[in-house]
Amino acid sequence: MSEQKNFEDWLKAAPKSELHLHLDGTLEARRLLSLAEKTHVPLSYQTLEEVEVAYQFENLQSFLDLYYLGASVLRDEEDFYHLMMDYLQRCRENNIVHTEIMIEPQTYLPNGIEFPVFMAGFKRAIADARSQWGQSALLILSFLRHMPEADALHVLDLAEAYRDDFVAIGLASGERDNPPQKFTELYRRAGERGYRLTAHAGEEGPPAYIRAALDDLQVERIDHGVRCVEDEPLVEELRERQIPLTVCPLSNVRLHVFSEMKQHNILQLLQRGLKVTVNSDDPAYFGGYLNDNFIALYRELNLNREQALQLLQNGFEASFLPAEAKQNYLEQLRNFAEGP
Ligand SMILES: Nc1ncnc2[nH]cnc12
Ligand SMILES: [Zn+2]
Repeated sequence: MSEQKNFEDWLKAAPKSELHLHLDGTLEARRLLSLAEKTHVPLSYQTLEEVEVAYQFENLQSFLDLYYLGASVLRDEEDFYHLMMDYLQRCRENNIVHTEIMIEPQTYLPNGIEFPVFMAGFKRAIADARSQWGQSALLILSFLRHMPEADALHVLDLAEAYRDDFVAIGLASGERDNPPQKFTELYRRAGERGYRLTAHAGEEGPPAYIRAALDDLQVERIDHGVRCVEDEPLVEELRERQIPLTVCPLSNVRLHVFSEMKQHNILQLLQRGLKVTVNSDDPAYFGGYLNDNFIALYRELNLNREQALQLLQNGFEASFLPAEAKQNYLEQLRNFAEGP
C-alpha cells in the first residue's frame, strides 16, 4: 500500500471531535431538492448539476443567502429528525466520536416552526444515535448576528424550556457590520444562566472582532479566528490563554477567506502554539465532511502525523465536555496513536 493511502486511512480511522458544525449546513442537495418540492419553496436550481453551479460562492454573504433559503424547506419533526440523523451517521463514518452542533432557531421561527417541533426531531435522533452506537453529541444555541439583539434575547428566553439540552451559545451569520459588541447583553445573560460561550469572529471580520468577542462577550472559544494573524499582540494573547480556534479549512477556501488551501494558515497557527482544531462548518455546501478537511490538509499542506495528533488532541481538549469525558477521549486517541 502506498504511504499516501496509508496516512489517509490513518487520518480517516482516527477518533475525532467536531466543534464547529451548523446543522443546517449538512442539508445535502438531494434532500434539499426533494423537500423543496414537497414544501413548494421556490429555488433557482432544480438539479444536482445546477446546485453545483449555484454553490460557487463569492463570499460569506453569497453563501448565507442560499444557506438560509435551503434551511427554509425544513418544516416538520421528521425533517428535523432526518437532518440530525443523517449528520450523526456521517459522524460515525468519519469516526467523529464527539460532536458539538450549532442549532439556529432564528432560521426556523419565522416560518412558524416552534421549539417543540425541531427540538423533538433533534433530540430523538441524538437519543437513537447514542443508543445505537454510543454517539456523543452536545448542542450549541447559535444566534444570527444580522438580526437585532432584542430578537436574540427573546429566543434565549424561549430556549429556557430546553435549558438542559444546550451546553453553550454561539453567534453566526454575516460578520461585517455586526460586531460582537451588538450582543453584549445576550452574552451577559447567557453567562449568568450557565451557558458556555463561543462566537464566530475573525472569519471575514477583522481581528478587532476577535478581541471584542474575548473582552466584551467573554467567550472561551472562537469560531474561525484565522484573521488573528493580522494583530500580533492578539496572537500572543490567544496563545498564552490557549483560547481554542475552531478552524474550518474547506469552508475558508470556498468562501475565499484564503485563495487556495496552500495559502491556509492553520499549520502556522498550530506551529505558533495556538489551540487550533479542524472542523467542517457546512459540509454539504463546502465539498466535504471532517475527514475530507483532514485529507485536504495532508494533500495541500503536507500535514504530518505529529501535527495531525496535536489537532486531534486539541479537538477533545477544546470541547465543552466535562473533564472526565475529555480524559476518556484523550486516552482513546493515545491508544489509537500507539496503534497495533
Ligand atoms: N461560515 C459561517 N460563518 C458565519 N455564519 C455561518 N453560518 C453558517 N456557516 C457560517
Ligand atoms: Zn461557522
